[in-house]
Amino acid sequence: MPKPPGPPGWPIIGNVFDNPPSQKHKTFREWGMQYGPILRYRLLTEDIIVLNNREAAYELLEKRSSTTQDRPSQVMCGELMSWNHGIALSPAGNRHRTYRKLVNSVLSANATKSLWPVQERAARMFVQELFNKCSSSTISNKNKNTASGEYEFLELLRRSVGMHVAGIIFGSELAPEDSVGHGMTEKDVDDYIHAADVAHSLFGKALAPFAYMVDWLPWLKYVPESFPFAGFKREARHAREDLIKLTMDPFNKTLQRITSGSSQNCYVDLCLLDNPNPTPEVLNNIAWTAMSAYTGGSDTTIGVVTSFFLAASLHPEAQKLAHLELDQVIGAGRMPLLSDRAQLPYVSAFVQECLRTCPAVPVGVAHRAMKDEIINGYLVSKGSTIIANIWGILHDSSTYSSPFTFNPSRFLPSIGTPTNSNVLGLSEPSIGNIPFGFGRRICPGMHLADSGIWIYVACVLWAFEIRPKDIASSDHMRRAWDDAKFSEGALLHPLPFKVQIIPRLNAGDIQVQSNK
Ligand code: HEM
Repeated sequence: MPKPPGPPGWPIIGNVFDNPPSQKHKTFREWGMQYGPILRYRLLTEDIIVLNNREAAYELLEKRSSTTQDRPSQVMCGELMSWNHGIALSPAGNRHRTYRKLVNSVLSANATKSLWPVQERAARMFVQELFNKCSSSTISNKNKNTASGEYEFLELLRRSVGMHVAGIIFGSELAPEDSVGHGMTEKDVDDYIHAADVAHSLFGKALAPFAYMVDWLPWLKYVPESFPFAGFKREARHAREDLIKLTMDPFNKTLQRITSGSSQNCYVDLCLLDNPNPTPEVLNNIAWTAMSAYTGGSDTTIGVVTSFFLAASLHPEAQKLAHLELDQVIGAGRMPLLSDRAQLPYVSAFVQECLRTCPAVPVGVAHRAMKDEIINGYLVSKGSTIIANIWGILHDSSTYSSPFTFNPSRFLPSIGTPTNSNVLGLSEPSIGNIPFGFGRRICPGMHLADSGIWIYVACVLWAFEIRPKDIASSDHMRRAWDDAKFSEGALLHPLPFKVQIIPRLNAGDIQVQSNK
């Protein structure tokens, strides 16, 4: 049985020199056009299978998920730095099943509805902060459209999303700074956001295939730390200690708050409600899943909301349609709520198009075949790494017309006889869960991400018009979009850019609305 075709490699080392160091999603799509939707390349003895269309990804990673749900082993990142204890790199088996059960009980589509008020409050506060920042140097009056801001908003967004996701996991009502044993203070959360950023960037660096010599030669993990060439072991120890601190410190503070009788509507509290007499093992599982949810949920959400700002500024005609819909359905009297979604199909289509054109995790997280599989007449042998090129699948021209054009209308109900419609009656197939991965590894935070991103986008569009800084900067911004690249951590973030953020409503309206 032949293996899937792919770029020719060298004897022994295979395609080590072809392995794309960055922009993997684009190289994989180009290879897909040359070799077909299922292709293979080789790093030393390891087969890497890349899936470039939705049929192949569903067939191998959804339908046969019981045997493709494992993760490839990562010596540096998984074993030595201890990320195997988190959900994303945990090997298939009992521990992963237990983790998923815990997370799914709190983050299922239905259960996350109880967290909507927390997300709505976070989006309202973000709009208020954005307003204060963009207007602080320019206006003091309340006239429409006089306040304009031009600045890099990313810091504000990072803190807002960081606070919001940390709030959903550990509780959003913060303890006063001088209190001890009553949960997380604002400073604790700021420190946490910073520590998680550092841990995440080390994670990203170590996650790249064969990033460290020990990934090539696993026996090196046994060399003592004191050996002169064992710098990687000292690096791994520091990263491991930091990761354990990142996992246990906020969890212990949250436990102290709960023990002192104060409960909140958040992940840790809800897990403990479901497990009233937790064993140390259950506590440990809750701590590691909480850390995984924070690190999995913050940078991804930031990436998509950032690409929304860029898309809105580059596509004023699409933004205008969203404004029209918001004005007609919501009006100036109140901010959008998550319960308004069904009445705001264009805003929802805008969000879908941001997720399609700039999916936060463009090549997903690698799976591993646990037994030989045959797909479309090709052998995927046991132990192969399987990568779904999510970005490539969402830019497949046989599914999406003009895949590089930003066009939210493709997700509106079709008028007349569409050529490429689907069962939902949309002009083009919905992106479904594709940005969130496949099978038993599908992102457990997808419902939370979906509602979180939607409410940020809807509230920002309701309150502001977003424009490029000036005409000259449009070109730069288009490059920021086209060259959106992997940040460390295998996430897709647009390159830095600046926008003008212009309030559409009276300053007073925004103040009143966001304080509700
Ligand atoms: C735009 C937002 C997000 C995107 C695009 C995204 C995407 C993904 C993808 C592609 C995977 C890998 C799936 C696979 O292996 O097939 C994943 C896994 C994961 N995500 Fe997300 N995610 C997002 C937000 C979140 C949020 C909000 C959370 C938690 C609150 C979260 C927690 C996780 C965890 C824990 C995993 C590992 C699952 C496992 O290995 O079993 N993610 N995500």
